[in-house]
Amino acid sequence: MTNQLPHEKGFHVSWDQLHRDARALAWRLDGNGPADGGWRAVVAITRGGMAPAMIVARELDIRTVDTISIKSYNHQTQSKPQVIKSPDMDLIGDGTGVLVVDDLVDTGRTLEVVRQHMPKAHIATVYAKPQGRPQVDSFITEVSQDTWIFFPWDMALQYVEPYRGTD
Ligand SMILES: O=P(O)(O)OC[C@H]1O[C@H](OP(=O)(O)OP(=O)(O)O)[C@H](O)[C@@H]1O
Ligand SMILES: O=c1[nH]c(=O)c2nc[nH]c2[nH]1
Ligand SMILES: [Mg+2]
Repeated sequence: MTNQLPHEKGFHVSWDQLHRDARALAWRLDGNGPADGGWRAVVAITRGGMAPAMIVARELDIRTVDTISIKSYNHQTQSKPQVIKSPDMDLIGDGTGVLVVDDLVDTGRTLEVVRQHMPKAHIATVYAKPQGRPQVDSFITEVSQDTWIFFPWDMALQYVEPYRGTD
């Protein structure tokens, strides 16, 4: 069950918070692309990177958006990352001027695979855990390694008992 945490803590992110944090990431990246040409494409790491990548691409007015599909988790259990779909490598080249966006870096294993594919790309995540930080070039918020981040697409609004209970 996804709500029975092997992690000590949970960090629950609303759509509103994700939107703010992805925008903050875009603003941090603005103007930081290569001097000759700036950012020329965004690559979203599916699936979690798609919503942040859309927000970043919108803020930075980048119309060329591709995806790389890497699967490494089944719920909270990690396995060897597998590339299920690559981006158009004629477009990407060595990755210069390409912004790769994901929702978070945890162990960094997903991004290791991405770096092998696009060694010169700039890798940006909205959230980062300490173990994965060396793999990421830009991020917005760090959480501790024993925190599980819950994204808005994995949650729903539901009734919560009052703190003092009911009669
Ligand atoms: O740094 P790591 O330990 O490799 O973990 C981070 C990755 O794990 C999650 O993706 P997941 O494989 O669960 O697929 P999803 O994006 O389709 O949910 C998350 O979206 C990152 O892409
Ligand atoms: O939704 C998620 N939250 C996390 O903290 C995490 N770490 C790896 N993969 C993850 N997926
Ligand atoms: Mg992912």
